[in-house]
Amino acid sequence: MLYVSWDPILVGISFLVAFIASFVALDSAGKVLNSEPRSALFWRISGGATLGMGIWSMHFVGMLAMKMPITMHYDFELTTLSFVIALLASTLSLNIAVSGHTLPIKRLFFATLVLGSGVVSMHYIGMAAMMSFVSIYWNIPLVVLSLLIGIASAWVALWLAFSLRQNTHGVFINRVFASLVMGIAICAMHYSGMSAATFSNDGLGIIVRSDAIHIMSRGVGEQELSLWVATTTLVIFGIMLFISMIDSQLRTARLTDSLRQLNLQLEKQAHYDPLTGLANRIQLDILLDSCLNRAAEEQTTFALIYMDLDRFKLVNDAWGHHIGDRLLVAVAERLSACINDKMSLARLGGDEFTLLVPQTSEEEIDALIRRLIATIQHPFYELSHVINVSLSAGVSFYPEHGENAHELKLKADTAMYSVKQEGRNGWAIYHTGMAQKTADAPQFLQDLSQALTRNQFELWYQPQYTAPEQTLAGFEALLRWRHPQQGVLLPAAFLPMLEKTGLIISVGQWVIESACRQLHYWNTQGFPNLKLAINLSPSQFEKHDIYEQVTDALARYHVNPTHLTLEITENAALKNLERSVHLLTQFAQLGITVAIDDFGTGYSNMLMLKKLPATELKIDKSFVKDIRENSRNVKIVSTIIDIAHSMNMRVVAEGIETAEQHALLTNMGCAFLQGFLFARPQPVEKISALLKHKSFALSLECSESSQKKPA
Ligand SMILES: Nc1nc2c(ncn2[C@@H]2O[C@H](COP(=O)(O)OP(=O)(O)OP(=O)(O)O)[C@@H](O)[C@H]2O)c(=O)[nH]1
Repeated sequence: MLYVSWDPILVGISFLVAFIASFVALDSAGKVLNSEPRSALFWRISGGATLGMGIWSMHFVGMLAMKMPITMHYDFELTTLSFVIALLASTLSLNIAVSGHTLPIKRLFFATLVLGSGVVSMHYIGMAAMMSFVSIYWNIPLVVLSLLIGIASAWVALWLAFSLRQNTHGVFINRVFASLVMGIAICAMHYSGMSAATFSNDGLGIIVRSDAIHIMSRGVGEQELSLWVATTTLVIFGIMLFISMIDSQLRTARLTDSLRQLNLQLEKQAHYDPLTGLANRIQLDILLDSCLNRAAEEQTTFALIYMDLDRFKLVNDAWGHHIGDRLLVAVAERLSACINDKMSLARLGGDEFTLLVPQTSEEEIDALIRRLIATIQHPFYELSHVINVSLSAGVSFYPEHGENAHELKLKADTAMYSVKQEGRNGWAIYHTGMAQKTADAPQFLQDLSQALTRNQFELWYQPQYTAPEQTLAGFEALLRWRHPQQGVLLPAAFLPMLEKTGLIISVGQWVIESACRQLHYWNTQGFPNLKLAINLSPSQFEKHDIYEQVTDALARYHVNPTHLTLEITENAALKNLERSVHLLTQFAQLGITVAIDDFGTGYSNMLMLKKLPATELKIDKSFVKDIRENSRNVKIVSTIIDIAHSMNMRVVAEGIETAEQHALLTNMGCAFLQGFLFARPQPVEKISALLKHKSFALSLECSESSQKKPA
């Protein structure tokens, strides 16, 4: 029997080679998801090939680490065959494992079979390539063990390659750890296989020395093999490193370009009405502010005109929304034709338009509005229907009726409202005797201010599912007001008023408390891992003690911070970036998930968002609503998802109502899905009952079926 010793440096190098090869393979697999089909193919093939070459190199470095008191040669053909087998098995199996958005057990099993049998064959063919006058005696249990380790390592390697494809938060560290595990597994297979062999020089007597020398002269010497292995390994790792660097640079350049384009697109979307192309409410506010500044500086007068079609609802009711839409476009065109390029026309929503007229006088406005009213009075011809509508308008002047945007808007609106009250189809300039628009507002406001003390607020819960597995991940808590007369109201009906009156602060605090209490309750009921997302309103987020409010509630109800998600809108987060970074970092350090809500509707500045420690991005439902194969929104959403992934953020899509939206968003790599398709928001009793029955199917009974829109 020959005494075998091991060179520790070469053993260490063999592990290093296995580790680097594993890392390159995981890194390449991670590039598959966000690449064009051709580059994805390149990453799949090169990642698999590098893994194969790495495993082969590791094997031979391991062989070289084994020292025996004889000279060792290796058969060239068998060595080459072992190389080809490692290459093919790794490339094929990685391709099988990482293509597709899911990895069913059958496919993982098949890929494992390919990689496992490839690696094991490579190993034993590699050992058979040893040419010396030694006999090898095999310890069968150890051989079997090495086979099992080979199969198990292949399973682990492929599962890791699939699981770590998403470039989510902390993926680099995960890949390093995973590569360590893979490196150890590959080495374990190799060294257990090696230890199954006992070498003996008892064959020396059988082989005539000259024959042996003849045989060995055909083989590759140890030195030569070292050179081959070292060169191959270095060249491959070098090439992969180089390509990965170039790819990263190209990706960065592409990302910057996509960011710029996306920002432009989102900004346009955020500031202009998609139906008519006119400025929207946000853009009007910007224009109004600059008009106010200029008028104050130059001491000039300007007018703000509010316009609303009369009885527009009848058009929708009689001919349908599509005709209503066409009419709105035609109205926008006619109004635009009456104005000059110094004026700004906007659509506030529905059938409401506004016009900003700088440096003007009452006479000019008089003439202008007459033209506007007259042009709308001409019949419209839409899809062979003749539609007659009229217009009501109200005007306020700066500085006569107000010195800020709010006052001017309120007064123009009041003037328009008073025209409506007096029979419509006309116009008026604001004056103090005009009736207030919302006659029932005081009662509503009074009800609202007492709603908290009367326990009329409720949290309803909408489930969120993981994609693509569709397992329940948690809930978003949504505010509802159970109004004594009007029934359950959605936030759209009362949130603006809560914000305006400042009541939102106490209601917001109640939301935080209730959410933590609910999480605690679910905990005690045996659901310790549910996550709950709550929305922080902009003014709540601005409160100096918001951090204490959240942490106090968490402590009071013994809630693990990792179970809480705070959703804030991008506008609120980016308003005071420095403070947001500080505050959100504090939350994130506690383990709370920070999510950016309604993404795409506000500033949409992804470069600024990158500075925030947010780990989730919630795409606004307006993008999801119109998402269809090859539609413009698909491009925008997939760019948002790619960019979010590159910023290590998970993407949550809300407002999913159709199977098509579901499939598209899953394929694009959204991590979580939420929407009517899965479940509507429901009161706590229903959620608790459902949790108890553990029956979260896709078709949860809907308790808000009468409501058309999620909130
Ligand atoms: N077609 C269409 N209709 C819309 C759109 N947005 C809102 N609406 C509808 O526009 C109508 C607006 O009605 P109102 O202005 O409140 O009422 P009206 O019927 O015009 O009556 P008065 O304003 O009191 O004269 C509502 O029925 C809305 O559902 C839209 O984008 N397209």
